[in-house]
Amino acid sequence: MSLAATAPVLPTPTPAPAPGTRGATEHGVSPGAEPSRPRVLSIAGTDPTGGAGIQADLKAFAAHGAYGMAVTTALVAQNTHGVRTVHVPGADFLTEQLDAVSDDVTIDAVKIGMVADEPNARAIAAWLRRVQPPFVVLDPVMVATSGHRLLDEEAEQAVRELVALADLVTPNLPELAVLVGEQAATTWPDALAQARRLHAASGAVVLLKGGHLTGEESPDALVGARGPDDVTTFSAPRVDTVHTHGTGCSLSAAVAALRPRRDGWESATRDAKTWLTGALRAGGALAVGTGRGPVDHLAHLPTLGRQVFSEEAWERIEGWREAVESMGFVRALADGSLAVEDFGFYLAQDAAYLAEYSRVLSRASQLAPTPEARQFFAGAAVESLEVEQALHRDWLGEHAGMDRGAVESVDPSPVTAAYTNHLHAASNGSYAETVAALLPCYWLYSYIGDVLVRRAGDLDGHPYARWISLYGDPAFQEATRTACSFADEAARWASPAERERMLRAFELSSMHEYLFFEQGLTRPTWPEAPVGGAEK
Ligand SMILES: Nc1ncnc2c1ncn2[C@@H]1O[C@H](COP(=O)(O)OP(=O)(O)O)[C@@H](O)[C@H]1O
Ligand SMILES: Cc1ncc(COP(=O)(O)O)c(N)n1
Repeated sequence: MSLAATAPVLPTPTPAPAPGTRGATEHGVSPGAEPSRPRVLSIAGTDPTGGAGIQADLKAFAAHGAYGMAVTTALVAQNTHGVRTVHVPGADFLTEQLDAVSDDVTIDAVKIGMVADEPNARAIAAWLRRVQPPFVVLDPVMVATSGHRLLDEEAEQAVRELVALADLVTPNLPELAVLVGEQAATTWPDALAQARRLHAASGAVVLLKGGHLTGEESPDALVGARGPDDVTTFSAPRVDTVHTHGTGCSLSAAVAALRPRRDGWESATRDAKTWLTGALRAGGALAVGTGRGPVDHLAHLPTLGRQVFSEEAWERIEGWREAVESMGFVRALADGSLAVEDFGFYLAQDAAYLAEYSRVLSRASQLAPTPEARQFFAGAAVESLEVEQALHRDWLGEHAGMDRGAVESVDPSPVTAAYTNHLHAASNGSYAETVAALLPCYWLYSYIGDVLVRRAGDLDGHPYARWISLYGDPAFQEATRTACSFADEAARWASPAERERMLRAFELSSMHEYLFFEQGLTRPTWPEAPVGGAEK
């Protein structure tokens, strides 16, 4: 069958809308300015279980940062096992929905899915000719993977005519066969040859989908994107899953959402395909339905909507928090009974710790994704060397007779070294892990500051008054809140595995904080090297 013979001649473009109607007065955008997101319309059927049709399209649009709109061709009672009933409200009502959108909203791209019947197909064709959206993607949905028809047989010809009005058509192998009026291809080269024939006959670029083939790969190919003989193949590993419900809908919707911001179909398809492979991998974990479940459209945003990182982290260290609060060192510091030598040991170790902590803060600044975070961590690195260490030096000079050189050459104890080694190890990972590891030093100190201020009461004449008020300083509390907000921001984009690494780094730093306080009373030293040569 020659499609050229059946393809309608493209009509002349409709004139621009009159002032006061669509496009002329869109809210919030000054004339000529780009809207913040592409406005993309799905014309398709429904899937109440949310895996295919309009519901899948809207999710795929949102996943790609587009503003989604939807016009319903058919209401479909279906689930992950298959289609039960189809109700078609009719072509007149379809046209009313389409006009309601296009009379008001500028449409940047359209994705057409299930058309259902011939009157619907004709109504969509007439609307496309009138409105002429800039990008039209047609997924020629005919039969659901469950085997149920989603398009009347008589409507096949009308869908062929829609192909000629589309810029991109995305058939699977059986749909391609119907569109060219041939037997379904069973090999990839045969399918490509059919796709070339469809492109030649219709003028539409063809995105051929290879999901119905078998083999290690699930290839797709763009045919005719840059010329009649141009074929670009996109390979992806075949995901071993039964949860492929709605993959075709989701792919075509993603391409439609991306296309207005890309210079061609190739870049939009490449990114959509990569995203879909991730969505397929994550589909099973959704646990939606007992049949062929949907893909996870939001697989790339795994932690959005989860508990705020700092809240979860704080809950995880409840045990360490309570232990720090009730430990002998902190109690003695609060009531002023702490021996000067114990506090001196602790402070000298703290100076050694701060020298390394400052290096890890610099590393966080280097890795930070925003200027604000870079500045915060760089400032904190300087502060911990200059300001805090100076306070340590003053106290140690006055009470322990240590000069600057002596403070700067303090050997880190095994406890101090274990803590700073942990921080350095975390800073060999991602920015998110580094910030999570740095956080307890801020947070537990300001927390203990509060506890100390409350417990010590009137600080007049208290031997550690200066230190206690330093821990409780509002500026320090503010810095803690800022560090928390950077950790939360980093966690928002972390994968589940990376978030778990962040939590672990936070937990370990909290444990090291406990041990660090404790060493004020235990004063751990490195063991002497065993004497060699002794007979066993
Ligand atoms: N098991 C799978 N692993 C990876 N990609 C797949 C898998 N099944 C389908 N796909 C991809 O999903 C998209 C839809 O393909 P296909 O199943 O051929 O279309 P439809 O859903 O319209 O029947 C294509 O990009 C295809 O390559
Ligand atoms: C409304 C609607 N549109 C399209 C499909 C095809 O999806 P699949 O082939 O994955 O079943 C569907 N099942 N329902």
